[in-house]
Amino acid sequence: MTIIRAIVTDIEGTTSSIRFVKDVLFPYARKRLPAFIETHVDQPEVQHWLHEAAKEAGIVEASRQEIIELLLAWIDQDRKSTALKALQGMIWQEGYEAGDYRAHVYPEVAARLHAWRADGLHLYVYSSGSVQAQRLFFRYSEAGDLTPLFAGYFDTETGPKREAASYAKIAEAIGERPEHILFLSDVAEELDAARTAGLQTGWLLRAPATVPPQARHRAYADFDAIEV
Ligand SMILES: CSCCC(=O)C(=O)COP(=O)(O)O
Ligand SMILES: [Mg+2]
Repeated sequence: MTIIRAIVTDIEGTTSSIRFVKDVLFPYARKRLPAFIETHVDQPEVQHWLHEAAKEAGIVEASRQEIIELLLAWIDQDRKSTALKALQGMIWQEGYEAGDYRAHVYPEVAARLHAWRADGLHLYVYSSGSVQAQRLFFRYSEAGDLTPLFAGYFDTETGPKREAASYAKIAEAIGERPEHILFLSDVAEELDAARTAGLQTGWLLRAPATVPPQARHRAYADFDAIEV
C-alpha cells in the first residue's frame, strides 16, 4: 500500500449507522420541514435553496406548498439533492442544540480518528449531507465533539459521490496526490469513483459476512481493522 497522508470518510454507513440517519434525522426533518419553511422563508439562504430545489425539479413557478411537498417526497426517496440537504442541515441544528438527539458513531470510530491524527494523518469528511450538517453531526456526536479532528468537509457542492471528478477536486483541495489519500465508504459505487480518480479505497462492511467473494475493494468490518 502506498503511504497514506490523508483520510476522507463518508458518514452514513461508515462512521455511523444508517439506522440513526433514517430513523432519527430524516423523520425529524420531515416533521419540521413545513413549519421551518413557513417561519424562515424570509431568510435569503432559505429562499436560495427553495429556488434551487424548484430549479432541480424543473418547476418554473412553484407555490410554497408545492415546494414543501416536493421536498417531503425527496426525503422519502432519500434523494441526495444539495438543496434538500442544505435545508435538512438547518432543521437538524435546532434538534442538536435542543438536545433532542446526538449523532451516532460506531464505538471504535472516535479512538481510531484520534490515533490517526496523532500519527499525523489529515482527516476529512465527504458526505451527501451538507457541510453544515456534517459539522453539527461531529460536534454533537455520542462520543463528544469530534470536529477538532477534521481539517475539512466536502458535500455535493463539490460534486456527486459516484463521479470520479468529485474525488479529483477533493484531492486538489486537500493538496495531496490522489494515491496518498484513502477514501472510506460503505457504498461500492462511491469507492469505484474514488479509485478511478486514483485514490486508495476502503470498504466498510459492518456485517463482514456480507463481503462478496470477489470484492472490488479492500473490505473492513470496522475502523480498527484498517491499517495505514
Ligand atoms: C451529515 S449527516 C446526514 C447524512 C445525510 O443526509 C446523508 O444523506 C448521508 O449520506 P452519506 O453520503 O454520508 O452516506
Ligand atoms: Mg454512506
